[in-house]
Amino acid sequence: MGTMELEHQTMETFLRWAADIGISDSIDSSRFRDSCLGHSLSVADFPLAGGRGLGAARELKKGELVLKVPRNALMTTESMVAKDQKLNDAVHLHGSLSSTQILSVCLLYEMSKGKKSFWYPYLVHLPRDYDLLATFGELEKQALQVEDAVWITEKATAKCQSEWKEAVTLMKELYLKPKFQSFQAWLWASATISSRTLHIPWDSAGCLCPVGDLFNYDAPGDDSNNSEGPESAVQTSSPQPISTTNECRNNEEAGLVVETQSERLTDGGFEEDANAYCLYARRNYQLGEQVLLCYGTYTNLELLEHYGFMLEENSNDRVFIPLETSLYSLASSWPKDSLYIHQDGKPSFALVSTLRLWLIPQSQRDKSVMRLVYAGSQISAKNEILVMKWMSEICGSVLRDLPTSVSEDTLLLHNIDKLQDPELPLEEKEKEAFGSEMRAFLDVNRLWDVIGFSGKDVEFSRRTNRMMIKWRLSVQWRLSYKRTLADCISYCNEKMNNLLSTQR
Ligand SMILES: C[S@@+](CC[C@H](N)C(=O)[O-])C[C@H]1O[C@@H](n2cnc3c(N)ncnc32)[C@H](O)[C@@H]1O
Repeated sequence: MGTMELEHQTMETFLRWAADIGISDSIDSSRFRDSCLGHSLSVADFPLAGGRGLGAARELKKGELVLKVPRNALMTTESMVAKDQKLNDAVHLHGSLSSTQILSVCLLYEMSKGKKSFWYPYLVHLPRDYDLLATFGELEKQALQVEDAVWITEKATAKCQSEWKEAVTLMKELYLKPKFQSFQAWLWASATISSRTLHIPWDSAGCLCPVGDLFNYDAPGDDSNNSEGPESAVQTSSPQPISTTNECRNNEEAGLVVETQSERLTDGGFEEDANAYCLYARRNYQLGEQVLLCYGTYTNLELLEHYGFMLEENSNDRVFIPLETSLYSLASSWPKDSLYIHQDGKPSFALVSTLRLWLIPQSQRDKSVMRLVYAGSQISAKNEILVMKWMSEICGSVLRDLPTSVSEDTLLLHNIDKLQDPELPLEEKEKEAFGSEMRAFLDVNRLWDVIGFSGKDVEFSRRTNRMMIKWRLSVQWRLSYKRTLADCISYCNEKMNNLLSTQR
């Protein structure tokens, strides 16, 4: 049997198992069903928006219940230890580990049981690989270029490493096979938890929610006035039967869940009365459209860190630029994280306000000036011109200090796409023009001999494919960062020119 058929068949088994334990996409779950889906939702592939996901099986109205997952189906530390005395005893001896560490150990322990695990039909459908920042190697990390982003990546890996070390004793006590005790396995478990858990009130680590974790992400706020129509479809494509082709695997491989997500999760939650996790449609959906869940408000870097993907258009994205210390100290009314540039290039309200104040001589910072600043108004045309000029210059200098330009990154992305697509042979000319980064990637993966021959079946190793996906994400992220800075420069220059012309 091919992998696609196998995947299809095990998916059916999984959905039948889910129905048996009471998971349902219909209010009437009592009638006999051989799948937990089909009434409101169905599993489908959405190549442009998250890969495997859930599509509307009929027209759905905003606020409708679309999925109910009873408490006993949820995978939590509590439910896992309740089924296993040995696990229960061992876990209780390790109270100093965090609830997320405990959940990771329980997940690995459950995985090690194989078919004997109660959740086996669910576990076989978890992604094998993830693209969260913590899993980035040196090349992918350096490809982010921006210092802050590199630092966050290092921090994420280091955190994972130290949490793993702390948990090793418990894993040893459980006699986990070496494979499940390894750092690789730990990375997998933490990425699973980070990108797939939902909030529950009784455990801050959250729960793994079979079927409920198949919803892909939609940024909050993007659904306010677009309850219908194709623009609202957030790049949905018509559903296709799920398969395990490479691109589908790749798409489903990122992610992580943070504890705060749940507070903002408006489209579902655990309900005591129903003793189940209940998920609702956050807007109207047409038949076949992908039904999305809002995990929270994330910048693209945060999405990469916790979920392993980013959104080309993300109204919550924020670009931070290095600012002088004297500016930060002046900005006591505005927290540091409020001084940023929106993805479309507009500097944040707090950033503009702070700069207005910072660029006015101290002797002139009287009450009337302060009133204007706090009201968010321009102090004077002269000051406003200085603000715009300063912003434009700093963005320019950040851009100049980065190793590659917007156009170089655009070309690199294009070349990575060509490399990933065996249908698109690379011309000799293009190979000769490869930049140093592409060359380094090809060197590390020993690919010079295999690329670019049309007709030749190029099969990259799994390791190469994994690295390429993460590397592409890094390039995509830094390109978006640079575009925002470039847009900020245009925005500021235009403002400045308008001000100059009215002054004349
Ligand atoms: C809770 S799972 C959703 C189901 C997942 N696609 C699967 O096949 O198991 C979260 C993961 O799905 C992917 N994902 C969700 N929304 C996405 C989106 N809008 N764009 C790209 N990937 C997305 C990311 O890999 C994320 O970590």
